[in-house]
Amino acid sequence: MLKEIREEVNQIDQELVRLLEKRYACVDEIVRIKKEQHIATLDSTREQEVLKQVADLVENKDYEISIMRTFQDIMDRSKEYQKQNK
Ligand SMILES: O=C(O)C(=O)C[C@]1(C(=O)O)C=C[C@@H](O)C=C1
Repeated sequence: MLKEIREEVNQIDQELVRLLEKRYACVDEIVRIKKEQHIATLDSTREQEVLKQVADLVENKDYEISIMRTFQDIMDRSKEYQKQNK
């Protein structure tokens, strides 16, 4: 039982890694454009937009706060990555 659910979690994690890599590839492009146009890494308005979209997409409201925090973490790591790579 536990083993089966963990196998399902492993599958989901594989998809998440693939999607996160795709997201970071987009962030690489954002870094390039921001560098070229001298735009700051932080864009709070965009972050609010991302979080609003996430909140609208979450179907089970029990998960909402946790998922929104996860996305804030993703963007925090993205900013960290952007600063290291600009
Ligand atoms: O869209 C941008 O401008 C980004 O830099 C990407 C991103 C993100 O990871 O979603 C990261 C930092 C910004 O504060 C906003 C959003």
